[in-house]
Amino acid sequence: MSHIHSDNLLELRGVDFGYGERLVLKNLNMCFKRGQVVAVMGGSGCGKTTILRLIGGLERARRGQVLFEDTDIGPLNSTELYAVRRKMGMLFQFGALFTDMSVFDNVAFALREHTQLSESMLQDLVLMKLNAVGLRGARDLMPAEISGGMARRVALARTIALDPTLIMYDEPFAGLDPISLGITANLIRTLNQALGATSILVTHDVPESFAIADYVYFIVNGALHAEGSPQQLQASTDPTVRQFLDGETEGPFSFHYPGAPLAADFGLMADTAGARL
Ligand SMILES: Nc1ncnc2c1ncn2[C@@H]1O[C@H](COP(=O)(O)OP(=O)(O)OP(=O)(O)O)[C@@H](O)[C@H]1O
Repeated sequence: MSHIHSDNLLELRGVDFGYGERLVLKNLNMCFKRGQVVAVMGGSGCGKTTILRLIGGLERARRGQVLFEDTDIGPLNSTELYAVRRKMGMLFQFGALFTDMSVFDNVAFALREHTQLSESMLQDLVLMKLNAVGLRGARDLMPAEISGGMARRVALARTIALDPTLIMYDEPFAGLDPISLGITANLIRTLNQALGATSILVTHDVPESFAIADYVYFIVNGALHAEGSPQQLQASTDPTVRQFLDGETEGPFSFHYPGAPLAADFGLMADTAGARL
């Protein structure tokens, strides 16, 4: 058993991970302090979701350790993983609800699956969770009858149903209108506090995550590029960090997936240009 600092709920130590030949995460060292909201940011495809999959034990590190409360997630068998995962809540990207179940039953699902609670206790707990996301009154509605922002909040209530110690959010703001986005961001902060949990927020939404995060990791191509409080990153002069924060299209970050130059695809490279133009 490896010991992690008592301030931390979770640590990644020297983690490498790849799909096939391709290394997707490189030598990641990250600490997630108890009680904090930590944002993991970076461009599309840089490996953010993969980090969550490693923490949840859905993938195993090729090198290094993922330590959750002193337990190394990597070597766990499926029974042990199941026990650890009970302490983790995961709100998946576009976290879909069961469309044939009411709002109430969607939230009750995990409780019915994982506990032996009586129906009346279950009822109280579900209503408490729905109340926490402001949707107690919507308990009998079906997913098709609620807005996208409300659905996201139901998914949130479902994620916290088992009082997780760690809550992971994969792009929780994707596709939300500005009002729902603000509500969701506030909820993430409030719920973290109310549950005494630690939250990981995977996102590329700068203003919302900077408003609620205590600490930010900035990943570029699967490696840690910068880290610090939102204020520290906001003051960064690093060109890649600046490009990301300021939303510039030109800069060290490539907008294009690597490929042949545009001119080559259009048959306009220097060696052929003379003949064609
Ligand atoms: N099952 C898989 N098999 C092979 N490659 C994969 C697989 N899943 C992801 N990848 C690749 O791994 C890299 C990291 O993916 P990941 O989903 O972690 O990125 P991300 O930062 O979360 O991106 P986004 O913000 O677009 O969701 C990407 O280049 C992706 O193409």
